[in-house]
Amino acid sequence: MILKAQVVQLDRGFPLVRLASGDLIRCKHATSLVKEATQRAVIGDWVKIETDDAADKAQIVEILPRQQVLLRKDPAERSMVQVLAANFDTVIIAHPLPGLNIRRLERELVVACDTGARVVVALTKSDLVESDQVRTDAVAAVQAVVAPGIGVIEVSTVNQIGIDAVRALVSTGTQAVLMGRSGAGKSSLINALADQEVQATQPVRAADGKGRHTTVNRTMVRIQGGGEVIDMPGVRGLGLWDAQAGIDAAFPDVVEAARNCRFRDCRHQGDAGCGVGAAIKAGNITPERVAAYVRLSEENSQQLKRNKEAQWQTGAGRSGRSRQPYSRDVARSSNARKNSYKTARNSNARNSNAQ
Ligand SMILES: Nc1nc2c(ncn2[C@@H]2O[C@H](COP(=O)(O)OP(=O)(O)OP(=O)(O)O)[C@@H](O)[C@H]2O)c(=O)[nH]1
Ligand SMILES: [Zn+2]
Repeated sequence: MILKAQVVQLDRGFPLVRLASGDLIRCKHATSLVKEATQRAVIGDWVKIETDDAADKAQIVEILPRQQVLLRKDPAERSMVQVLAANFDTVIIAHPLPGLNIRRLERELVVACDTGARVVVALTKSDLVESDQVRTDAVAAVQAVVAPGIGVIEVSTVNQIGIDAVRALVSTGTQAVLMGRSGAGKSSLINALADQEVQATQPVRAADGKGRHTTVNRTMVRIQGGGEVIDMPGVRGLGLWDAQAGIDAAFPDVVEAARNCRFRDCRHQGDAGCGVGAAIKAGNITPERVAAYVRLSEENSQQLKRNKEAQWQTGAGRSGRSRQPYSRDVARSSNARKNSYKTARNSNARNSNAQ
């Protein structure tokens, strides 16, 4: 029987999926998915599974097109994308208020904005800030890099600050992904949201699943009085992957000012007739912000260039066929497999265990 289900937990290699009935089933990937295309379902993916009473696991036979994807460059590969999560309404960036790292936050914002989902920043461990002055300065520094429309919430799981505000973002029936580096306070926040009752999704007993200890990499957790949050282990590297749309969304003021540049290929670095330079002079944008925009855009285009080179090396670019092994579209819609079967090999999610 073929059923539709959502991936709610990823252990090593064996996704746990939830059926419409609420039942959980441990799955493996159908050979047709992994043989040549190395397609892997990620947390949040909607999939079609084939159940077979005789087999100990159900099989994922198709990964349905992804609506939102959280992407980064695969840290272990020169030209490969890694999908961290799919299909969510909100991205919550957990960033510690003590030890604030603005460069890192800018990057997190770009990656989050690139998903197209609503983005919110949760400034965690607010109780650890040593003085009100430090807090005021830190929050001001954050506000300076956050685009209009992106909420910023101070959170402390120790003082129970901001928990309800975060909960309100994840209303019933919606799903959010919580990203942030290791130790940012993600698990603590999820526990607070779940009010101690973290409903760790337990598998229906599969024949070989009994008593085995697996490292849980990604889990969807139901929060009290609300929807669900995807808890992910901290990601260290956040290399950009085809993220110009995310950069533009994170820096709308720079994009707006750039409309006034005399030349379309203006680099906004002291070029003649630069609208961005004019906006800095007028005090409308800080030079730091423009520098961040330029730096991230440059990184992104370098990566795109590498992807193109890799594409040519594999012959994809020369074949004239519509092979797009490095396109984000393939990551977005694994159905692209149907059109370019082998080529999805390098572009789809691997099981993102690397941190
Ligand atoms: N004082 C204080 N400590 C906190 C708060 N939130 C988390 N911590 C502590 O920070 C440390 C890391 O918190 P975690 O919730 O495990 O962080 P994480 O982001 O889930 O880390 P990874 O699982 O490695 O990705 C733990 O020692 C927590 O007790 C907070 O609001 N206040
Ligand atoms: Zn310019």
